[in-house]
Amino acid sequence: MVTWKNLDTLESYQELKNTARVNLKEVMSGENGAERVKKYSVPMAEGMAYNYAAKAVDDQVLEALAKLAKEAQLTEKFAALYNGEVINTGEKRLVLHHLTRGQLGDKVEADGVDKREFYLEQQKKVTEFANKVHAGEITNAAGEKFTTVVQIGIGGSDLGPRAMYLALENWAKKNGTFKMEAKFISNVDPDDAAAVLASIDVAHSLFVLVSKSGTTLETLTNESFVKDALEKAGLDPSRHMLAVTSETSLLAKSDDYLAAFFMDDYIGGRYSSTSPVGGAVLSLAFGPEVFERFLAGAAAEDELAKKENLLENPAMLDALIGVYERNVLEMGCTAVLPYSQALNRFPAHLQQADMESNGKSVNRFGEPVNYVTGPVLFGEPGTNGQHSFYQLLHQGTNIVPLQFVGFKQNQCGSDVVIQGSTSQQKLCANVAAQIMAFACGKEDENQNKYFAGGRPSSIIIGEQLTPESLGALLSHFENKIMFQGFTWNLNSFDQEGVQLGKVLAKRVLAHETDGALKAYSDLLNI
Ligand SMILES: O=P(O)(O)OC[C@H]1O[C@](O)(CO)[C@@H](O)[C@@H]1O
Repeated sequence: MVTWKNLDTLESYQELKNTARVNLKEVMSGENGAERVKKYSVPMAEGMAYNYAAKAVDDQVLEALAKLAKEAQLTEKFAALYNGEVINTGEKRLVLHHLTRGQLGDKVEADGVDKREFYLEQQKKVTEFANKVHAGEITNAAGEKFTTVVQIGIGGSDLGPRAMYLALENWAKKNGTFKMEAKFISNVDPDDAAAVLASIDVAHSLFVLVSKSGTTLETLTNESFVKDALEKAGLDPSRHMLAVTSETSLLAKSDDYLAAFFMDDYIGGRYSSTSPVGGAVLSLAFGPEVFERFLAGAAAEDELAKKENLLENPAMLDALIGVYERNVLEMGCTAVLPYSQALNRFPAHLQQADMESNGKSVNRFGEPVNYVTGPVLFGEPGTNGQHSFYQLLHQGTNIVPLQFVGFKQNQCGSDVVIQGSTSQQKLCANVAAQIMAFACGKEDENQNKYFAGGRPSSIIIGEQLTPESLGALLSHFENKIMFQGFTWNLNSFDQEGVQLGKVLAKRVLAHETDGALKAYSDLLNI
């Protein structure tokens, strides 16, 4: 039996607040620092590791965090979630995205079916469909093979799948599994759809309409935009479009699609990359086997999230260090900085995953909380970010905890030695240098050139970004967000904060406005 309590009512939280602050600059200097780098590391799945040597923690803080994990019943709450309790209290729903990639606990029955079986059945349908498209058994009306897949969706129906596609595009090309180019249309800005349509051969394109609710204004508008383009090209839209939606949505009942694949209300949009929301586009683009490898990586990392020992559970540890930084050290932001160009859109996906989940001021019972919750999250790949916002990270007045991600090998295999090192070595050298520069800073009489240091970071290090390690990385962050939500006593699985803007936009379009909203409408010529 789990009990849901606010963070500030937990004894271990008070204890954590009373622990001595760690002087990061001191502990990371000299041989001490070298020891920490070896010691403060937790294995992740797929040979990766979460290294937290450069976080402002020591054994006392870690002990206090372990007590907090226990008192907040994080392991039990995770078990309650994957065993099918109603964790999404706001919407009275189960939270089952883990089941799309494995069975972590009991059989979960809902809506009269075994949910793992349901997700497997949908994945099988996607696999069969993708195989037929690749084999030329499903073709356009002229009997020609489809060469391009275009996902139409927004938020969770876009960001995760898009980030995952970009993460594996070059890997798939290098490894001979690249089947179809994928494009994405998300914004209701007509220039988005127009630019994608202008860049493809519509006659040989399949469009995957993805909307769990089937009601999202942007997605339905873009669907019409695409249908219109297909009709103008003399093509029958129903031969070119498939749908990924929930069985209860209106889209599921339509005959306008070549095929329909289902998720359900128990898979939040931002947690849907491992459902057909990501599965359809990724299986079409890279082949179902690659998608299955991605799922296997996520499942292996999920298993680690079940571990009770905080020091063996990378997602829980990452989550609690984040809570310590947010609530005790009072740091308001966090940056995710992958030193991997393929993870270009990964921070954008995490922005939604994290901020839509934990950007809340009321607890899971709808009562205001008296402490800060989810941080502002942003990020860019390194080294690009170094030539952009790192100035503020090094010398600004805010201390922003950082999460680096790096790989020993690149994906494409091609590299060049310039001035004694490869590009990959230069990339890795930069991330190591940054960690130390942030932690230890630099003395200088000239204050303009002085670096205070004491800026905490962690790094996830992997061998190479592959389908498996990508799955593990995704699972790590999803579970981190979940554990933070549990610790803050939030419902991380609804998103009421996005509703008001939608309602007001509808009013503007219906010309039902007055006051300042009308004035803005007039200014924008609506
Ligand atoms: O898949 P749907 O139902 O179109 O929703 C898209 C996105 O819109 C949101 O509901 C926010 O408006 C997200 O949570 C979701 O990922």
